[in-house]
Amino acid sequence: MADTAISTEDLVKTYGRGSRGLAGLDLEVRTNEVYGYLGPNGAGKSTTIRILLDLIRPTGGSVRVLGLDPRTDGVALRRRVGYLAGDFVVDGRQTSRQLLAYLGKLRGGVPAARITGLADRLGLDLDRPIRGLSKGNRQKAGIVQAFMHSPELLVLDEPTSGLDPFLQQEFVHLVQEARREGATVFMSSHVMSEVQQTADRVGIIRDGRLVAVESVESLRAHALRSVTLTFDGEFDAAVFDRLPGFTDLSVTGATLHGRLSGHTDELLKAASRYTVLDLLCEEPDLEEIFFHYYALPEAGHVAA
Ligand SMILES: Nc1ncnc2c1ncn2[C@@H]1O[C@H](COP(=O)(O)OP(=O)(O)OP(=O)(O)O)[C@@H](O)[C@H]1O
Repeated sequence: MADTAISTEDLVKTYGRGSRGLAGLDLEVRTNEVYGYLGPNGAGKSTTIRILLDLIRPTGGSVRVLGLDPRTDGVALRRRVGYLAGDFVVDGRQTSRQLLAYLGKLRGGVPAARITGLADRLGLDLDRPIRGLSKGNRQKAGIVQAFMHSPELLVLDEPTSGLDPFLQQEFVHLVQEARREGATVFMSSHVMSEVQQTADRVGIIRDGRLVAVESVESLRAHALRSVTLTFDGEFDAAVFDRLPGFTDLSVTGATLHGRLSGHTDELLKAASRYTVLDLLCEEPDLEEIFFHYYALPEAGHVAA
């Protein structure tokens, strides 16, 4: 199995009148990872995804998906890829069951039990005409069609848009299962919690370029965590003020509050001089980190 599921090199997409979709995108998605593709509105996420599926053609640069060129190997790729468009639109008198059976045939056959199993998990009524479905229910049909043939690669554009939190959680389980079974998942999202729960790495795109690629683990490690220590009486705040990576200190009675980046070792050693009644160290919030990258004036770094 190849190490790379998706790669792009210097990918450029210019729409009419010089409107820039992508401005030299170098992307690498490893086989069997879940890659969260994040960025503000208009950054170029959907443009990237459409090029991967050969729904639009790039102005310049190269693309490989599962070792193939989407421009020439589209038919072969369609069976191996599960795709959910950001604007998944299907209409018509047919029911979801009929549509999914038809799409299943195109992809080489999908057992009916697989379709009903997925529909049950998402609470999709397969026997209602698609025309009358709400946006959320159409999105469920979109998720089922992307996952149903157990593809090697899932490419998902805003997959849970319009779904309630309960269904977002079920979607998280679907992604985790697909990954366990060996699939690679590339998904754009604005829902940080689902990225936090599923992604191995995230790429942050801004103005058509990647401004950061990092593992979720390392983002967490570098993120600021809010720490609250409660002591059994007086303590010397100056001891904590000197600690590297510990900032925004405030003291209320016997309670010390601050923000910590990096590991907790030095903070714990300093605290151990006193009797600690309580320690609260909050999980870093990825959302904060993303805002930090979005706010950067220039392109940041690409690591991991
Ligand atoms: N068909 C089009 N014609 C002209 N410009 C377009 C077209 N599609 C996208 N663009 C422009 O390309 C840029 C990238 O758009 P794209 O839809 O890829 O962003 P996105 O990151 O998916 O945003 P969102 O989060 O809003 O879906 C935007 O400036 C957008 O206006």
